[in-house]
Amino acid sequence: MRITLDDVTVRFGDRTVLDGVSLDLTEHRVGVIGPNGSGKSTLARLLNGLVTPSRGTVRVDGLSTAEHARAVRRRVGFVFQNPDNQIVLPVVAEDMAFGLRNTGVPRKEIPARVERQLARFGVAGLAERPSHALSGGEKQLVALASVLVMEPDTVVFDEPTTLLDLRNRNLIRSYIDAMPQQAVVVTHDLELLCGYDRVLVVDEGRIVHDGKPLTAVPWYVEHCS
Ligand SMILES: Nc1ncnc2c1ncn2[C@@H]1O[C@H](COP(=O)(O)OP(=O)(O)OP(=O)(O)O)[C@@H](O)[C@H]1O
Repeated sequence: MRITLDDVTVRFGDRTVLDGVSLDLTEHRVGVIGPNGSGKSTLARLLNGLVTPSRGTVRVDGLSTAEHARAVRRRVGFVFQNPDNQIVLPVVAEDMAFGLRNTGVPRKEIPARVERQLARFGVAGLAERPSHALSGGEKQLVALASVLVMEPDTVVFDEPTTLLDLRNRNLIRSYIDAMPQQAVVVTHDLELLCGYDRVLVVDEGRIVHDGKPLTAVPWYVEHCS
């Protein structure tokens, strides 16, 4: 999957949150790091059309996110930082099945697919539970599962481990490391980025460093802490 940003600026009111960003993302594992409020989530949201540019274009395999939002969202899944933004239906399994219903997956295969994905995260027991009554970490795991069950070509993760205990954080880290799809991961958890192909450092709406984790992480620690 190739995601290209061509001179992208994002403004909210009179605030410029991303400023003239150009990128060509083809790598299997891309990390995005930077200080609070630097524009990381906004950059992540651009990649599947949740945010569209005020100027410039974002293309996913050649499709403009502004013009082809539905097609882009099928290709690029997005895991929200706050799982409450992700989970819409009152029962976990129903919520996960909801997205699959419009994707051409045969109806009778849906429950097994949902169960398999929950089992991968060790939470198959949550399938029939009310989603509003899950703990924060359980919600985060269900939110991850509900995006991954759709099998998008690329998954954008916005701080996927913030609510997780050490064991589940390691589980998700291993899962992301092993998954066959392209992943773009926004995180403050610098260890997640070990072995990534590329790490972007964002500061004040610009890409201030772009390299391998071995150079990007120390650069970030030195310049942004
Ligand atoms: N919808 C919006 N309307 C107005 N301002 C916004 C909106 N979304 C983001 N911002 C502002 O844009 C800036 C960048 O936000 P963004 O969420 O991209 O930062 P971030 O790098 O992900 O931060 P953090 O590490 O704290 O999650 C912030 O100052 C934020 O307040």
